[in-house]
Amino acid sequence: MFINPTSQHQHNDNTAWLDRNIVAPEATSESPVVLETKNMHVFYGENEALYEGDLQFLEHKITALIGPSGSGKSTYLRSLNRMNDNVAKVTGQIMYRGVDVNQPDIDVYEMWRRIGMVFQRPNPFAKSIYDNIVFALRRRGITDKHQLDEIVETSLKQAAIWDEVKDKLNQSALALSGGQQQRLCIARAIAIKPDILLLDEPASALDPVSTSQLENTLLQLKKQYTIIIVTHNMQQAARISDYTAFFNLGRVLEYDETSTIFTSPKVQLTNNYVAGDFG
Ligand SMILES: Nc1ncnc2c1ncn2[C@@H]1O[C@H](COP(=O)(O)OP(=O)(O)OP(=O)(O)O)[C@@H](O)[C@H]1O
Repeated sequence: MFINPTSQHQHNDNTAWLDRNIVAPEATSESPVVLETKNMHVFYGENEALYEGDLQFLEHKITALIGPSGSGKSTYLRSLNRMNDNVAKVTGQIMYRGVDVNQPDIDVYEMWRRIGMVFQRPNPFAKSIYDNIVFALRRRGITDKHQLDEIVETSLKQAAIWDEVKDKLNQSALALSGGQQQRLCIARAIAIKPDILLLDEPASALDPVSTSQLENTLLQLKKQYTIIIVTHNMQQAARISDYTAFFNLGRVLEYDETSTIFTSPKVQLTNNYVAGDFG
C-alpha cells in the first residue's frame, strides 16, 4: 500500500483544506485491478466538472463514491463506461483490464455488456418480467427457450428477487414495487454477464426495507462482480463497501479503505462530510 499525496498545491495553512490523500487499494492475484482511470478530465462545454479523479478498482470489491451534491460522482461514474459520450468530453485513459476504453475505435455496445449500469430510478421496460430479462439476450441471438429460461431464473435468483416473482414472470414489470423493480433492473443488467456493475444511487427512491434488500443483494453479487456505487447514504457506504472515494468540487480528495474513511480519515473535509457537517 502506498500513500500518494498528489496535491499540486503548496502545502501551507491556507491551502490545507485542498490536501488530498489517495491510498491505492492493495491488488492481489485474487483481487487484481480491473478498472483504472488515468489523468481523466470531464468537460461539459467549457465547464470542467471533473479533474484529479483518478482511481483504481479491484475485482470483486465494492467501491463507494461519496461526496456533496455536484461534486462530480455521477460524472465520474457515467464516464467509466462512456455513458457521458453525448453530453461531455472525457479525456485521459480509462483502463479496463489493460485496454483503454476511452478510445474512439472501442465498440461501445460490447463495452456496455461488460460494464453494466443501474440507474437512480428503476427503469424496467413496459414488458413482462420475463421479457425484461431476455430482451438483450434475444437481440444477441439467443433464442433457445430452455437457455433463456435458465438465464432468467439464475439472474433473478442472483438479484434476490426470484422468490417474489417466480409465479408471475409473464406479468408486467411495471406492476412491481419500486424496490422489486430496482432488483429486476439489476437482474436485467447481470443477465448479460457483465464484469463490472456501476450503480448510480440505486436506493435513493427506495424505502428502508427495499434498501436493505438491495444492499444484501449487492453483498451477494460482489462474489461475482466488481461493483462501483454512488451513494448519498453514509450508512450504506459504510455497510457495504470495501473502499470509499470522497469527491469534492470535481476532484477526489480522499480514497482509502472504507473503515479508514469512516473512522480515521486523513483529510479534514472528508471528516466533516462523513460526520454530516455538510452535504
Ligand atoms: N449533463 C450535464 N450538462 C452540464 N453540466 C452537467 C451535466 N451533468 C452534470 N453537470 C455538472 O457537473 C457537475 C458535477 O455534477 P454531478 O452530477 O456529476 O455531481 P454529483 O456529485 O453526482 O451530484 P449529485 O450528488 O447531486 O448527483 C455539476 O456542476 C453539474 O452541474
